[in-house]
Amino acid sequence: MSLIDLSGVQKWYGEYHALRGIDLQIAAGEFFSLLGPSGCGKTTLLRTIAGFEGIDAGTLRIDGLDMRGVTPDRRPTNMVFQSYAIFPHLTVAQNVAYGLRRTADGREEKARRVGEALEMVGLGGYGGRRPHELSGGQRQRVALARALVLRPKVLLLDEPLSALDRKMRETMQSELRRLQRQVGITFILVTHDQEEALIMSDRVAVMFEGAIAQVASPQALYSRPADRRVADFLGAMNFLPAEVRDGRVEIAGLGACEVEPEQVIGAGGMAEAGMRPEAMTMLDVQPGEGLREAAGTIADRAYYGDMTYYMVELPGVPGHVTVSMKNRPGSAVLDVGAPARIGWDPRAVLLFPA
Ligand SMILES: Nc1ncnc2c1ncn2[C@@H]1O[C@H](COP(=O)(O)OP(=O)(O)OP(=O)(O)O)[C@@H](O)[C@H]1O
Repeated sequence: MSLIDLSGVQKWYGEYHALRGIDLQIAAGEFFSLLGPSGCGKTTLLRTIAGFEGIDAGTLRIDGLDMRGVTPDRRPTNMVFQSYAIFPHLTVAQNVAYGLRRTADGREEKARRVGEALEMVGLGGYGGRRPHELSGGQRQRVALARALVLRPKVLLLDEPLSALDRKMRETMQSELRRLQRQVGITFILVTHDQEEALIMSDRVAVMFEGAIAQVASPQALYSRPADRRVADFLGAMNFLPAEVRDGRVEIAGLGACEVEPEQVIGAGGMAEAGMRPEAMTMLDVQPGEGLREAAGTIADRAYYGDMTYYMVELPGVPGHVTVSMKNRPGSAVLDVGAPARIGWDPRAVLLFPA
């Protein structure tokens, strides 16, 4: 049985249809992410699960119980907001104990649970500090400890890392993941950052315009997106005009090839071919055994230290395709304007209906 079970959930804000028929099951112990562009409804969905928003149609069950009319404080969920949601005038320990204010535990038991929660998030010994004496990442951990101290079955996290700088964010991503494995609580994370969703989650739901486009593991989302929008939103993908004829695919700028049925995302006929930047290679930098060859011109490049991205013009292709190359010690960096020999693998092609 799923811990969280949504079926046909609809939500309207006046005239605006914010959730358009959500069916979703989340298992106990999962690290699950809701991913999508701004305004797609992920926060609304999270707040619906928490009970801060009612639903207009459909059912929401948690742990087998219908949540209709159940207030947030009576649900087995707890929500973590951004770091500024902690009280500046209380100490770290008082902030965490705030989560316990309605429990019947005695003073000693409360102190023990606060200490335990602070240990969990790596803040043992910080109980007496005030929020202004903490870093952004530490403040975020206080907010986490305050939610964990109640031992909810489900922890709901609404963009909890968005206020942190890049380095701190990366640290907290791996810490959150470690913490989730350790405590075994179901985590549901809202994020618009696709990298964050891929790194942290067991499964991800990709949302557009109030509906779920795909639910899958990070690997499955990336390698077999359900449609063009998912492919485009998750990582980079080159789209090339393509035509299917007599079981063969003619890809503009690259050439003809055969594809296996599992490489076809939609129905046949007029189509677009999708290729990830890392599925193509610059043959003048790195020879590719057994790859097909195509010729183009380097229109631009972006050097990232560990990677170089080449924007290559191909004949008959509007715009350019992006090819990413891992830089190895001594490997060449090609010049803008130079001719480019591209290597591509027909097995890395995905076909979409146009
Ligand atoms: N209380 C409200 N009243 C009216 N419209 C709302 C309300 N809350 C959200 N909306 C609208 O519903 C849509 C979904 O909002 P939601 O906050 O769920 O999006 P989101 O995917 O979390 O976006 P973001 O990443 O920008 O937070 C948006 O178009 C938003 O303007």
